Amino acid sequence: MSVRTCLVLENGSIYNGKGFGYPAPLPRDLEPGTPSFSNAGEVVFNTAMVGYHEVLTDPSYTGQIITMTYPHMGNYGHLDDWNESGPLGEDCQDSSSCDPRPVKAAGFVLRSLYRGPVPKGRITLDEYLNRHEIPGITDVDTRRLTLEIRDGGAVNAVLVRPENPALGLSPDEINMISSYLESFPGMLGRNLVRDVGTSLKFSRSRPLEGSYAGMRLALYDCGTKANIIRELEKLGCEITVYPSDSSARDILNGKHHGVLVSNGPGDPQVLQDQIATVKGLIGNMPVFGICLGHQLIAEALGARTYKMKFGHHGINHPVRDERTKKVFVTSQNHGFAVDEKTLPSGTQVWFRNANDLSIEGIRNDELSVLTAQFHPESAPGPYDSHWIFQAFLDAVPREAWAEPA
Ligand SMILES: NC(=O)CC[C@H](N)C(=O)O
Repeated sequence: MSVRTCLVLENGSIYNGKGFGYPAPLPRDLEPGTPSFSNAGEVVFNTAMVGYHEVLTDPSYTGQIITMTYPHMGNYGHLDDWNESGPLGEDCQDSSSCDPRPVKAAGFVLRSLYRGPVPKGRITLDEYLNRHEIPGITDVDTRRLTLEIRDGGAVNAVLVRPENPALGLSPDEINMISSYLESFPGMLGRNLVRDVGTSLKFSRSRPLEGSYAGMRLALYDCGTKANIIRELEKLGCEITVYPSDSSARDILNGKHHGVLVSNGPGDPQVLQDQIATVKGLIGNMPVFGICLGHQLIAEALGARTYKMKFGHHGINHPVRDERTKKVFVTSQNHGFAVDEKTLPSGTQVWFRNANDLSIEGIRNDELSVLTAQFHPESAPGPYDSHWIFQAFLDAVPREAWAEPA
């Protein structure tokens, strides 16, 4: 049964709809002054037509409420095999080291929830969000909401259930919500990396085939998407995953052939410990970065990041390779970007967003540093940028890892 639910923005806008998934809290349960913050989030719009499971389980969405611009969601259900986070199965030697929560988003806002049957063995979006205690809202005017974010920028909000569904939110309830949102910290300056990723180092040991078999890579896990691991393993790399509180020494001691700094949530500029780790790695081994990893590497090289107006979230973002001028379509999810004016000499812009020309990747060939702001692992696609993994791995000298021919 659908219960009237509201999305309330910090600027006072209210979007009415029907609740699904886990019931949103009543305004009086929001506890102003000591909010748990799990109910509120920054609302961002995602322009993907499919892939809602991967979106919901992407650790980089921690602390965000997502609205999908595509109207109809849920029609193929959910399967844990598609998880981008949560326990990586047998890969966690000690299950306490694994992040137990597969769903990272704080809420899901839709125009139209599919309520029909799903293939055997899968569960519906409604059941899925209920199981993971995440509130959803459907029948929302998501076009109006998206335009509001596009024009005004990403905004903090909360999903709530009015005490009296027939009347909607009372003035008292609206006051409670606005004082709750006033004390919500927002995304700028927020360190969310400690809430995600592994807490213990672990190695994935499995028989590996692929053109890069023999290469041992460190993955510096600031909230990695599982598909980064899958894609590197398909190429033959043996992966050791390091928690986000690792030092450069911890990673260098592992004697890997290269390191990939993962994606992750929150504001890169506050992650001074992680930036220090990356600084200690650059120059000592080939260093690659994806999304937050790209931003941390840029900061470690001396550049600065800034908060974008509403960021890029979706699987249809065009990116141009500045060397070849070729454009390809990518999967993206970021609200911060690297400020071009602050790039140090010796570091070039490798990729640029073809819509707004913001930086989408940098390279410093002398230091063997290569990064992408977008997601070459791109679950559920598109696959246009998969080649970037090979470009990363080709930066590792072949004689370092391959058997002599
Ligand atoms: N997907 C990511 O790694 C996101 C990076 C960073 N949290 C941002 O929003 O820009």
